[in-house]
Amino acid sequence: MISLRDIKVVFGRGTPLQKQALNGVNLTIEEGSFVTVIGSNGAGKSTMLGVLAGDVIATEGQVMIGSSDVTRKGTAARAGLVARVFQDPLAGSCGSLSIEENLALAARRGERRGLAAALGPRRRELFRERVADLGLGLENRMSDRMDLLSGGQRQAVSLVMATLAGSEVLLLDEHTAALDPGMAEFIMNLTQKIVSERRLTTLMVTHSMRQALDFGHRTVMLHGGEIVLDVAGDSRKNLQVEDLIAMFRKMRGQTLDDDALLIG
Ligand SMILES: Nc1ncnc2c1ncn2[C@@H]1O[C@H](COP(=O)(O)OP(=O)(O)OP(=O)(O)O)[C@@H](O)[C@H]1O
Repeated sequence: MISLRDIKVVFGRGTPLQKQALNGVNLTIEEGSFVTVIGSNGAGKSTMLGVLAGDVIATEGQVMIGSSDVTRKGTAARAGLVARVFQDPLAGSCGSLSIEENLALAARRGERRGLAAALGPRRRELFRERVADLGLGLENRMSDRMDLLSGGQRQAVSLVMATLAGSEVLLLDEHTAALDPGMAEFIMNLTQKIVSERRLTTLMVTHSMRQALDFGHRTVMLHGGEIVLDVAGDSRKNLQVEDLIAMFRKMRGQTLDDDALLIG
């Protein structure tokens, strides 16, 4: 379970550039639940993921992952526990290392968390199998540098890395935004498979209203650093993409030029 209690984040405190990015966010996510996160530019979505990943320390409030209070702990303390896939496919892995070396790094994080026995001596074989399962033919390119892969191939390997690290929490920050529609669909299906097989507690930030409603169990909308919509179950099932767009319009107090961009 994840819990954010009354989280406030102020950047550049006491400077002319001071910005309150989160203003009292309360969110509890059950283990294995998949939450989609939407909101306009600057709403605080990435900051919220940063607070969970530990690269943004909350100015006020409490962050719990499982029974651990991680409020004042940084990224290193979350390594392995929290996996993150970014919009920039190179951000979540090391471009100058091979596919296999990146997988080994992720596995090492898993080993630190006591998952060594699960890998054992057949680790190379296991890496190859996991990569072959993707169906992208990358098992024949295990020694290729990550920065030689296409964006979609890198995102797929990043998702495999999350499984090897034995992460309990998966944070996805617009991870399909830079991909063509076919590859975006492939990555979303892979995401769905990994999340349900491993029962990962997942937060996915997206600008696609279609993705926000089609995937996961619950949708949260941020605006001005606050949660302004939190829907699950039947009330979410009854929501249409058009309803979400209407909410965006109302909050921005202006018309959107291109609804197609939001439908996604
Ligand atoms: N490191 C930082 N220093 C100062 N201000 C920041 C920093 N990071 C974010 N902000 C500000 O905090 C607010 C929230 O930013 P955040 O990146 O969380 O928004 P977002 O909802 O993810 O937006 P987008 O959809 O554009 O990615 C914005 O006004 C942003 O300019």
